[in-house]
Amino acid sequence: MARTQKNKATEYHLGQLKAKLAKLRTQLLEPPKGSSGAGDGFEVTKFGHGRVALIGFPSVGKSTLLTLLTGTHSEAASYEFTTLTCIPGIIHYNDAKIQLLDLPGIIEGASEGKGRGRQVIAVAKSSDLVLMVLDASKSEGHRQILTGELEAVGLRLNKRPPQIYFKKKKTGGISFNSTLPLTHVDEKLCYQILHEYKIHNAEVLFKEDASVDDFIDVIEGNRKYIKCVYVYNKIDVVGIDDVDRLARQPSSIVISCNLKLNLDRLLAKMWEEMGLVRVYTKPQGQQPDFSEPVVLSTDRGGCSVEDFCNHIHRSLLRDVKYVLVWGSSAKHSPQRCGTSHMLRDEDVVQIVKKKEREEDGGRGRFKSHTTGPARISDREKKAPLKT
Ligand SMILES: Nc1nc2c(ncn2[C@@H]2O[C@H](COP(=O)(O)OP(=O)(O)OP(=O)(O)O)[C@@H](O)[C@H]2O)c(=O)[nH]1
Repeated sequence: MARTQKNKATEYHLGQLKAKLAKLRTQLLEPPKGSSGAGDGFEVTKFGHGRVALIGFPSVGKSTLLTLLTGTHSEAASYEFTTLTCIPGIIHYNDAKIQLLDLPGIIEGASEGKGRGRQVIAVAKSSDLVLMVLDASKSEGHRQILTGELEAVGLRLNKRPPQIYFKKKKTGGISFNSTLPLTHVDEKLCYQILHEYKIHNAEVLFKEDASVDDFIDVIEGNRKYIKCVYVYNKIDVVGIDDVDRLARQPSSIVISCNLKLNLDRLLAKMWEEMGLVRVYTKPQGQQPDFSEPVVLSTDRGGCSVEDFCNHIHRSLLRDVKYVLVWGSSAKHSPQRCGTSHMLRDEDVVQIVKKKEREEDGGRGRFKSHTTGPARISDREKKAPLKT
């Protein structure tokens, strides 16, 4: 591909090569049958409200950062490759628990299976946020190399999935449509790429002016779109101008583990990027329970009242009549909302349940009542109340 000139005439050929390459990469990275792809020492159980992975070259200070943020000891030393497996720690922040994983440093060529790269990447794929730890005193190129390695294995950092509808069919050939003029791909190129994947019947609809790579991503269907914060560590050893320049880059935070500089900003940034939402419950006639929030995630599952109810107990939703919401998502306090209402961070919710269903009591009259999560679980254990 590097030897091929890029022009209109070679466009189809290049597109085909890209598809071939993507196909081979997928084969290369397929975990052996019967394993999750993580391997020895890497299979850490998910814990808490979100998972954050530390990715970086050796000796950039990942272990030092884990120890500082979580209190968990991870071996840190001035020589490379001190961390050889995945070491988990827990960050307690804003009443939520966030799992932080220290991973071995990855090196160039990790995507081709060099070093422990493959396992590290498998863990990174399972996380909600990647912290790419970089050494502020080293070359800027490190960020590109790491991003390249992660891209090569199907991780897309700070991107959203392409707006392309793609569905394989059994018959009917390929139907190709777009809702706007396309400048990077055309029908013929898409046909060729689909042909490369031996797909002869499918429906394709471009809803944005996507590139060939985007289209291949959609066909492969196994890409992972993860948010990433670039953490420049060791700012104590570089000049103020460099610090200023690095800090102004998008999604970047500058820190120093040695001097404990800017760690609070890093935590705030992590919180913001993870899109976690704390919702406090309020039993009727009582003060809200501010000791333990229900933590929802905008990425994982969403933050509607429905998600909130499902989080407490999956059978709760059918009993909900309406909810009262206090907080920034409410137009007035309290606002009476339905289950599709979207909750925001630090909202307080009171659930008002429907009258008991007919089959629960049968003969009597039933009062509508409210309940908090504690009472729901108590009720679950008991037989339905008869009045
Ligand atoms: N000057 C300076 N040195 C630091 C800072 N943070 C960490 N270091 C040093 O960098 C070295 C490497 O730190 P580690 O935490 O072991 O790095 P790592 O990324 O976990 O390394 P591997 O386990 O090899 O992947 C240690 O000698 C630390 O003392 C910092 O903010 N400033």
